[in-house]
Amino acid sequence: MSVSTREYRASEVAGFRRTNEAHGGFSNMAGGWPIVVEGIPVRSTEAYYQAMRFPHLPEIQEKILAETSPMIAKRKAYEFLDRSRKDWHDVNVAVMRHALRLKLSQNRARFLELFEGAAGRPIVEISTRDPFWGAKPQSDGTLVGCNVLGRLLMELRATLEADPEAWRDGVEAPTFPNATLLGRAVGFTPAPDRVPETHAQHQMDI
Ligand SMILES: Nc1nc(O)c(N)c(N[C@@H]2O[C@H](COP(=O)(O)O)[C@@H](O)[C@H]2O)n1
Repeated sequence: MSVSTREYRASEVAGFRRTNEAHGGFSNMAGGWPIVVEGIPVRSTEAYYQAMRFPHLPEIQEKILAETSPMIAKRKAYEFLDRSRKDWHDVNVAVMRHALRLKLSQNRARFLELFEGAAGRPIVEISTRDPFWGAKPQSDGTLVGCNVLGRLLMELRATLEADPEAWRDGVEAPTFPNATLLGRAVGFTPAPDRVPETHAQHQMDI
């Protein structure tokens, strides 16, 4: 994805700013969208994304994953920002893409409802502070920014429109290097109803 600036008409988008408003489930800050990666329960895509800054520091990943709120998980990661992997800005969009696929695959019915609620409209994270992941409201009624999170969500939607079975069985291994969570290399992640019996038992033991 080329990270270029986009302009949207605010009145025409499925925009999300707060998690408790319409389309708020698209936000990584929304609670109640857990995932499991390599048998490790992760409370939010935000926690997974932020943890992936530190594949070389599992003790920091552990602290991030221990936080119960996505926002606090981000704040915890920011305490160690200067120890982020050196290639973070080369891989962070790929990390987010992987996180969103996991969120969809493991919360499929509810995620499809979110897409239904946004049907036919551009999906935009509205942010007054962050024109990279979102787009900023302007006085002329437009939203301007790279909207990378919204565009990744639209990419997911387009793939599902072309192939409704996409990620039904699970999510392919990440394309970015050093995809390691608590010392476990992240590989193919099966959807919850496709987890082999032995793995399911392991997840319950954690
Ligand atoms: N601090 C903050 N508050 C919010 O309400 C937000 N929606 C965000 N943005 C989200 O933060 C993630 C990106 O983190 P980095 O800036 O790359 O560390 C991503 O989920 C954005 O949607 N931030």
